[in-house]
Amino acid sequence: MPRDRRFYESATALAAAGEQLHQRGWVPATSGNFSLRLSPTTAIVTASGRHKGKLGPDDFIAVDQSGTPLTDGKPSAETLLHTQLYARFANIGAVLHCHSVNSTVLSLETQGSELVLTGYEVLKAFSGVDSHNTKVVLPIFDNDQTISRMAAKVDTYLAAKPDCPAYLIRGHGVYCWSDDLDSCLDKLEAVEFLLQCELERRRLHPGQHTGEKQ
Ligand SMILES: CSC[C@@H](O)[C@@H](O)C(=O)COP(=O)(O)O
Ligand SMILES: [Zn+2]
Repeated sequence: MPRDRRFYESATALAAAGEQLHQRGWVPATSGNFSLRLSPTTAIVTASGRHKGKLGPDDFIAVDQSGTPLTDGKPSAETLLHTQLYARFANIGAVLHCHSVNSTVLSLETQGSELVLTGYEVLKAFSGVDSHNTKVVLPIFDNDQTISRMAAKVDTYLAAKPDCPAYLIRGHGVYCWSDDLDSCLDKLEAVEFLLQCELERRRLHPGQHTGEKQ
C-alpha cells in the first residue's frame, strides 16, 4: 500500500498528539500507542518501540483490520487492541493508549474488575451522559503479554457493553477511542481527570475504596 497524503496527514496529527501527551507525562519511556482510521478496513498505527513524544513520519505503519502491516516496519505490539475497536465500532476514527501514573496506580489499587465513577460533573464529557448522578463504569482487564488473549476478553466485554467509554489494563494503562483525534484527546483528558479525582479521594480516605466493584 502506498503512503498517500492521508497517511502523512494522519501521521503528522498523531505525532503532534504524541508530543502533547508526552509533555503531560502520559506516555513515558516509549510507552503508549496511537492510531487513526484510514479507511473502513485500514488504520495507521505507531511503530513499535518508538518514543511517542518524538514521532516522525517514518514512525507509523498502515495495518489492516487484523493488524497485518500494509507498509514497511513493525507496528505496535498492541496493534490488535486498536484494530479490534475499529472493527467493532464502525463510527470511530481514533484510538489512544497511554501509561499515565493515574491509570497505572489506580488499576493496580482497585481489586475488582470495574472502576465505578459517579458524582462527577465531568462525566458529562462522555457521550450519552447528561448528569453527574450517572454511574459510568471503566472495566479493568488483567494485563497479559499475549495481546490476542487480552483482545478476546476486551471484545467479549464490549459486545455486551458497547457504551463503555474506555478501559483500563491493570498496572499498565488506559485505552480510549472516539470519532476523531480531537474528540479522543478530549475524552482521554476527561478520563485522566476522573482517575486523578478517584486517586485523590483514596488518599483523603485511606481504607475506604470508593468507586470500586468487587
Ligand atoms: C515501554 S513498556 C510499554 C510497552 O510494553 C507497551 O505496553 C506499549 O504501550 C508500547 O508498545 P509499542 O509496541 O511501542 O506500541
Ligand atoms: Zn501499553
